[in-house]
Amino acid sequence: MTMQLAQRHHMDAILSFAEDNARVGHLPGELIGRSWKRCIHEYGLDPCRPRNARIVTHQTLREHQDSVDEFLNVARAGVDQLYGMVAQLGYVLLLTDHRGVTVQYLGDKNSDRRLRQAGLYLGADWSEQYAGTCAVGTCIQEQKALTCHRVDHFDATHIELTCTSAPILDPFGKLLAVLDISALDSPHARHSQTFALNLTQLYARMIEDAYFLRRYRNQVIFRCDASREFVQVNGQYLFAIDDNGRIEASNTAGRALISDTPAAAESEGRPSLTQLFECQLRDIWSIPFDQEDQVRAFRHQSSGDTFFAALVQPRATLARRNRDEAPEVLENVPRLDALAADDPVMRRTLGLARRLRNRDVGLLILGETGTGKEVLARAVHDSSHRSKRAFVAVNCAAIPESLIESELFGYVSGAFTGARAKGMRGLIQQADGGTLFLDEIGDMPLQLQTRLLRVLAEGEILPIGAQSPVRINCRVIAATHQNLEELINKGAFRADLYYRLNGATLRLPPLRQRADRQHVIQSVLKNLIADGGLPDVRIRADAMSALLAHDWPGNIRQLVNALTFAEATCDGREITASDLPEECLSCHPLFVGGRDDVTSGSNPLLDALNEHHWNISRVARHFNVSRPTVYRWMNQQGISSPRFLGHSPD
Ligand SMILES: Nc1ncnc2c1ncn2[C@@H]1O[C@H](COP(=O)(O)OP(=O)(O)OP(=O)(O)O)[C@@H](O)[C@H]1O
Repeated sequence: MTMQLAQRHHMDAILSFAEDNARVGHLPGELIGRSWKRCIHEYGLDPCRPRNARIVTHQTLREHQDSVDEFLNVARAGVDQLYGMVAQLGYVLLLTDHRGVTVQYLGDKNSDRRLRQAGLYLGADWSEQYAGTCAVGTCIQEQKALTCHRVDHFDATHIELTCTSAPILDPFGKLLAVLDISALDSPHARHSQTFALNLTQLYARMIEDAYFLRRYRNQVIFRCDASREFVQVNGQYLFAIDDNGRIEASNTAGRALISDTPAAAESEGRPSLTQLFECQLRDIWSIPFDQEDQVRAFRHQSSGDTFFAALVQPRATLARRNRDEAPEVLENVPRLDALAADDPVMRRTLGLARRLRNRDVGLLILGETGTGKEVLARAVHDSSHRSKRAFVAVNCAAIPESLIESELFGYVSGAFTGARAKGMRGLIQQADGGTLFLDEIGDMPLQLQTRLLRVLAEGEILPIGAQSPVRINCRVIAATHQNLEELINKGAFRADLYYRLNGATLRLPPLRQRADRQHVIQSVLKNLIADGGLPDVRIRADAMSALLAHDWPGNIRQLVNALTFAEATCDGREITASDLPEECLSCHPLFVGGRDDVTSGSNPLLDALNEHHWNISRVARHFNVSRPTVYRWMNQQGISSPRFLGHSPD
């Protein structure tokens, strides 16, 4: 049969399948059949109009590659190995991002023209929406490994190809990339590709696990397998765990094991290894890191099967051995010690901060507004060997988007109209040798996230307009009140930047949940008195019980304001309940505004802005929140100051 005739038959087969499922020509399997239907009914593709391969422009390709930069570095070794195995058999290898654009490619230079024409090339777009049913596009839609063999393809121009793809997922189960091997010609029998499918799946899993191990290299990883001999070399299940054995992330096999274990799958919050296996925390921490025989057996909670486990030591050696028996004696670090008394979450946070203060792992501080994220970041800096150098705090929510790039990276003279004649050293450069604190990191625009990632990965910055990069050595501490994992899922935050910033997470609990509230209240008052050079003042029991009962939506910042007010208004040197601001005695509703309110003219934020003549500091005090929070609300509601000329209005 000529190629043209074969293509004609193929178009007829697809049309008749789409119309009535009639058995004309090739009848696709279930998964391919679903894809054909999507192509016709959802994407409106016409099987009678074959399309040329689409290769994206160089610039677009660069953007797609940037978005998986760190992943590509990890994947490289696996990709090279797999290609080495299949090149002789006439396959090319494609690695695409989660949108189906080929970001890495290995193929035979001698067949370059034919391969490019067929779309087996760097930059080729293999999304199902464009290319129709194909291994990569359908793998993205179905999140399953598959072979799309010859006439399985939707587009008649592809019916001589055989393509096999497997998904690569990130540690949260989200599609990260697709690994594909394809050949221009192949035997007709589909089972000729069974080996290709198994091999591609195996390498996809190896790359996925390599990425997982890299992502969590600063954390303890519990690795297990049904075979004792394989745990160390290739244990199937990976779990990144915290000090309490809670699972922060797992690989695909690990997530499947959690779903098969009701106690773990149904646990509130993060499941723990003790819900997955019949064991206690001390059994896990008793696995030695650095001895020959470091494997222990555990019984799976629901199946009773035996699993053999080893611990992968974190690079920043965070773990202590035999924790329950020999709790670590933590050295005194006054700046950090002063931040809390006896609260379990704070104890853990400060313990981690102490251990990591002199290491250059990225720290991510999570906590509601006003919980003291900047105070903690400063305390880490002041307790570290970098304390003599600068601590530069950048509030990503407060700098207008148009200025963030020049503020952060700086520029050389004449870089753009309006630039200072001498150029400007950016904030990152100012932090050289010291600590760069990126507050409200969740508000950083995506394009700058990519540039920041490069700075972190390469240790150098390129000021705007500069010809050569400048080397930078600063420790980065980031903070946010937002849920970055959710932002990643929405595509608003780069997963690779998140992993790089998050060498360790320091959680700051809201004030209302802290067991040491009384200590915080006393130490805030002590600071106020010391800073203002005031005579001593004490808090009477009725005031203390009101302060302890309040829910503090603005956290410690609100407490500072409340005590400042009470100290200034109290009679004598004693604060009583009646000296406290009214909001501390009743429930102060958390501010929430909406765009609709703005247009109807009854927006409390807008009212406050007008009342305070757009002075953001005063508005922040009005709501007992920080200035960045007010900027964030303004951003969310599309409100900008009439006086705003590129700098904050106050
Ligand atoms: N442990 C503490 N003792 C005394 N005062 C504190 C403590 N922690 C924070 N504060 C005070 O609380 C206020 C808020 O702290 P900080 O700015 O660090 O919070 P934040 O979490 O970074 O806020 P935001 O999310 O709004 O940026 C500051 O006035 C700070 O001095």
